[in-house]
Amino acid sequence: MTDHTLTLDGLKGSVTVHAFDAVADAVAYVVAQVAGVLKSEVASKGHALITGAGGSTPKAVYEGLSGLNLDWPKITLTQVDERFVPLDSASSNTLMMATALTPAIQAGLNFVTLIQDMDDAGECAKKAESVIRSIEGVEVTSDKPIFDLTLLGMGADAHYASIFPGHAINAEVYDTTALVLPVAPSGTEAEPKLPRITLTVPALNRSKRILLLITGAEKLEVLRSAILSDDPYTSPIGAFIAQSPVPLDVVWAA
Ligand SMILES: O=C1O[C@H](COP(=O)(O)O)[C@@H](O)[C@H](O)[C@H]1O
Repeated sequence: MTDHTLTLDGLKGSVTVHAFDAVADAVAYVVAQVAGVLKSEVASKGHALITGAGGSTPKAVYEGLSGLNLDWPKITLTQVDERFVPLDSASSNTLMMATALTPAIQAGLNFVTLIQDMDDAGECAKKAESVIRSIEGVEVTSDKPIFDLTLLGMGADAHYASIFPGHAINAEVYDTTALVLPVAPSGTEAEPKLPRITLTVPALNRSKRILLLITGAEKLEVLRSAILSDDPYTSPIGAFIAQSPVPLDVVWAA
């Protein structure tokens, strides 16, 4: 497994990309990084809390983590974002993550879905926020990190979490006291077509470390262009990276 470091020139400095020849190598790198954080946080403070992306790319990471002999009862994993769909829907990030993480859940992993109410997306976001705020070790009254690590993904339209280009959520999600917000469907042909629930930027910024896992030549080019702009409406991931106070590593494989 060779990590060829790439440097992408961005609007505000450069972004380092850990580039691998094969997706399996990028996945193995991410699994090792996440496992290292989980072990050290459990050893130092007795528990760990991380958050992870949905979609298709991180599934192999969750499967890889799930095969490890970690102290799962001391670990909580929640979601970066979710489609507001029933938990048995093929579009459900919860279903994907819970399936990939089945052995870890059976061994005691506390997997916290953002779907905490199926009647109303706004209520669901509020309930998800309340659940996150009640997790062991989360200090609501300080600005200390909440998440020991965040695993982000990115769509080919430069969206991250459920923060999409051209969407009204961009006016709200950077400057809010909420940790979790509902995201309305765009109402046009543009994404998102489904209502969604997302962690906000202040919530993501309360991570000790962020890994952004992307695969394929197209997404690398999308990222290369996106980081030349910090306009959230045209360049969501570029805007996020430009404002990020958190050390962020991009991990990529063709
Ligand atoms: O809809 C989503 O898409 C992005 C990217 O997903 P991928 O299938 O291209 O890997 C993902 O990061 C996000 O969590 C998810 O809700």
